[in-house]
Amino acid sequence: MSSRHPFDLSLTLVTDAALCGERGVAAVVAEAVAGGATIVQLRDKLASTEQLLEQVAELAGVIDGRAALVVNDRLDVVVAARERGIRVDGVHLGQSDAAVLAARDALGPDAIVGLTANTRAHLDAVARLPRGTVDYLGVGVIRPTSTKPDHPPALGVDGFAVLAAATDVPCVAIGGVGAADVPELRRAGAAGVAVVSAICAAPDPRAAAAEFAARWAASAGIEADGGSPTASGAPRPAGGVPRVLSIAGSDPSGGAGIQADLKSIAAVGGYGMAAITALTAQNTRGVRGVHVPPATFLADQLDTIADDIEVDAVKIGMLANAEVIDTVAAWLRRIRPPVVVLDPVMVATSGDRLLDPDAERALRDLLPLADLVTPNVAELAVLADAEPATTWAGVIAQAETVSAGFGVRVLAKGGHLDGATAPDALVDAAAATIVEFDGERIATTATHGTGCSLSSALATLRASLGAWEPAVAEARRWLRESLRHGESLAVGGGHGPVHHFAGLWSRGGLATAPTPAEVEAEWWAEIADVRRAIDELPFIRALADGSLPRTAFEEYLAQDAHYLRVYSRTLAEASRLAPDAPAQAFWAAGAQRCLDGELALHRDRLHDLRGPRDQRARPFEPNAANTAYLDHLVASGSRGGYAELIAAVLPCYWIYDDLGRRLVTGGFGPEALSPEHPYADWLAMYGEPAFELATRQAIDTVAAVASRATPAVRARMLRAFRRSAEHELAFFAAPWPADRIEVDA
Ligand SMILES: Cc1ncc(COP(=O)(O)OP(=O)(O)O)c(N)n1
Ligand SMILES: Cc1nc(C(=O)O)sc1CCOP(=O)(O)O
Ligand SMILES: [Mg+2]
Repeated sequence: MSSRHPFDLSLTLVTDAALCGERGVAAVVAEAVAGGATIVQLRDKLASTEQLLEQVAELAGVIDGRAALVVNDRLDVVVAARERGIRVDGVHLGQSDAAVLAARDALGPDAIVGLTANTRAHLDAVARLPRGTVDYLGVGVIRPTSTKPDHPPALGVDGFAVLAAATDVPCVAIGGVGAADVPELRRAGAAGVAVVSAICAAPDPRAAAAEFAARWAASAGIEADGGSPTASGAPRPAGGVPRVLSIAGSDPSGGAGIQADLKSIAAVGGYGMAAITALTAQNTRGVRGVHVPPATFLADQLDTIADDIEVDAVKIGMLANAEVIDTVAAWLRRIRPPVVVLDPVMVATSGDRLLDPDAERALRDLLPLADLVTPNVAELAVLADAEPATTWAGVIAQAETVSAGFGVRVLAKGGHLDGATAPDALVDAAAATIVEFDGERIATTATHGTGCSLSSALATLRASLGAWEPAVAEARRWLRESLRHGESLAVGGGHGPVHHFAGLWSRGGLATAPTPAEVEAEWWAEIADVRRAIDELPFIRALADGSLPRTAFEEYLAQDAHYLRVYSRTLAEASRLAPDAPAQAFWAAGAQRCLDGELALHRDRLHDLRGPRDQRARPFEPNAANTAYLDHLVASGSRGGYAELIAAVLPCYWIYDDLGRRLVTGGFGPEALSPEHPYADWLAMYGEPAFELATRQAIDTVAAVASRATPAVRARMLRAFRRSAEHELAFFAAPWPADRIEVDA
């Protein structure tokens, strides 16, 4: 049935006049179709028949054949529209609407007839209909949605998957669906998604539709059963799950080599196999030894696989010597696998050449047998007979040389260049094309095996998607997600592995720890209300514009000096508890800096407080806010250990650094910049690069610990952090008691 209809079910826009608002339904439809909506379903429960006919005519004009047009509920309107010569492609009917058999009869075999189904009984009824009666089923709701107040119970993605698996009619997911759900729904067997509010209520319906379309395209090849049928009869990935062979070395630590290849292949939807070229003794810090079994045994492995299994794609990694390379080349010439990706492992991260000259020569002969080579900057330079490129333009130029010289596509990789971005480019000299892929660099130490993982994912995705460009786009998306979560695995003390299954685990409900960057963003957002309240304090406002009375300023400094002395002790405690030497040294340096700061305060600014206690102009007592803050810091360390303690000390760095920089740079108004400002020299301390650097290190250290912590410990850390931020607010407010503290609990 499905192949009869040239309809693409991937994205249905169901219209809603109220949600489209003043823009009007036609304008929203025009934008959504331009963005990639493939079906428009006119749904208007309030319109009269005549009004519906007018709307159908208008939408048919707007759509102009670029998407299919169907009408919800009203078979009679579709029939009448067709009689008036208006192009309308079909109808969507609910369980209580007109019968689908009548619709098929009235509209003929080429029309679209969609039916709502959200129970097994509905599916059983569909199964009893003559084949071809219904083109697709609208299955929902996925989540509760206010768009259809009388909606059936929510199925969730899992419930959807169960129904979709129980019918061979394509299922379109509807109800509470957003663009972020697309990959999961596609994996659950959806032939498409249908949405109302996500597009009709979007500020930019074209962009909203485009996001759905992009996510749909990017998640091609991840369907649960190797590809849901589509009404367009689009080809499934060749033969379902691709069978992918890695010919590479073994990394017993699991981050690179065949171990990484097998994980990558599985993660992106392939069946992985491995023929081992060499055994290494290595971990995340380096390689200690290599053992190369006889090349004849590699030949045995390859032949044994090929004698039994059809290989859809091959990824080639470490090839230890010329004999091994010649063995692989001979096998490729004989078997001719449809996809060959060669990661030319030739240069170690240290810059050392890994292959002897004979092997390098043999590798050059192997290159033309590959469909794609994926050299890093250093390897590309060797292949191009040039010095390593230092610019992205230089990398592209060398990739063009290699592509032309060896007659092979090159994936030029910018990961080893310096810079904020990490671009890649697919360079094909024969086709005279360069397709660039950009993206921000991901700051992580978990980079072990990145090249192996990318090349094996590429081989797999090229086999399932049938084209290089989407394969590279999807492999990059997957690898970037895996890179972002690598550190959370906490494997080894050197460069750890990427988290090959980060996406799958989180989508499957398995906890994937947040990355340090995510912790940082979440925690900063968590104290946004406290930060706003600090900014609004009259004390801070007056400090910024210079109108703060000197008595209040000195009271604040006196409190600060006391605070710093005890805070220094808590940092020393953090140093004592630190699990490694760098963290121990960092917190110890912080403790020293605080003591220096406290001594400087007494020496340079707290004139009234100098001298023996009984001779001071004003006696000093820590105020309640100060004492409470310090009690919290000490308690965090004794109750929660290192993790909670460092979370509790962090706001003192972070809030001061942020606030100080804004005070110095005029973030609170021009007065803060003026040299006449009475506290200008004191404010200037805040802008010191050393403090900024220390703050950065403190955030990174705490975020890394939180990222690796169990969810319970991470939650306790966040509570300690927030509580300290609240104490900061009270601390700032105290010198001027007129201030009122208002923070949402
Ligand atoms: C694609 C799609 N699926 C389901 C529905 C719901 O149709 P129905 O059950 O007839 O409910 P109403 O839309 O009439 O409220 C749909 N419209 N589209
Ligand atoms: C029209 C409709 N039919 C549903 C069903 O389950 O049959 S849910 C629904 C509304 C979906 O709207 P939104 O995308 O804004 O959640
Ligand atoms: Mg209906």
